[in-house]
Amino acid sequence: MQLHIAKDTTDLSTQAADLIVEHINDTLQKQPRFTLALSGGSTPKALHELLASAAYKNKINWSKVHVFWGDERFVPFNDARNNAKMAFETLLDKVPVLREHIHIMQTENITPDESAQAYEKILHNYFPLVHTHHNDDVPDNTPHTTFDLIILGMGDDGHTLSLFPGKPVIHVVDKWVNAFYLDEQAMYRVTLTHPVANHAACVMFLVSGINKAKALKEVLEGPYNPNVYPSQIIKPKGELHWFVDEAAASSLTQE
Ligand SMILES: O=C1O[C@H](COP(=O)(O)O)[C@@H](O)[C@H](O)[C@H]1O
Repeated sequence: MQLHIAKDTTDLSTQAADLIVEHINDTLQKQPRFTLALSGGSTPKALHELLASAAYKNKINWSKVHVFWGDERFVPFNDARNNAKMAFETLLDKVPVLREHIHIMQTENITPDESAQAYEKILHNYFPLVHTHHNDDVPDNTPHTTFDLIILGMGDDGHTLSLFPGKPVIHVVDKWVNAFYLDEQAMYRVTLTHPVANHAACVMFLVSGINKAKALKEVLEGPYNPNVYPSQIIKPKGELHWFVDEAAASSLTQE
């Protein structure tokens, strides 16, 4: 795990953008396409805007980037809370990514379960399954490798993706994508499950602000208890980077 401590959100976004550019370009030297999963919330907005800026836009071959989401709030696309809407407004409408390479989690004219199943099907077309069998001959649903990069946020309660504290979805392993009703926010959520995140080549967390300091300390330095701090369950096979600003890092002892 690599911890990158930045002065503020601007510095954090610059550090993350530089590593993202490097990672995309290195990967595209070895393979023809790059699969990227975006997060929602407010923290990635500055990163998106930077990647879409004149200074960064041409550093990435967007025609080879395939875009997905780690989770979605099950509200219509035009609702301000929709994670995909935010990404279009801050990034995807401004860079030459191909429309057919963008895979949103559907939230309209579909049930949450159907949306999760449809997304899982899309992922199965991109990422191969491990062909092992359990004793009862049911194919194992474990992914082999998944995304080239997943960008994640962390809420001040320690959630990431839509893996919220105390929710059974944290521990789901037999699905790649799961939908569930989040009582606290009175909305359905659709989310990648942890095995999908943990089979990514690279995961980058972006965390900023003093309101994240306590959860960040618990996640990085506290005892392992993903039921209380779900971000702890993200332990990818590949690289793991935490980009945190000084305010979020202020309670860490290892700062
Ligand atoms: O609800 C969500 O929150 C997390 C964290 O968001 P932030 O505003 O604190 O950055 C986000 O990563 C997730 O995608 C989103 O659905």
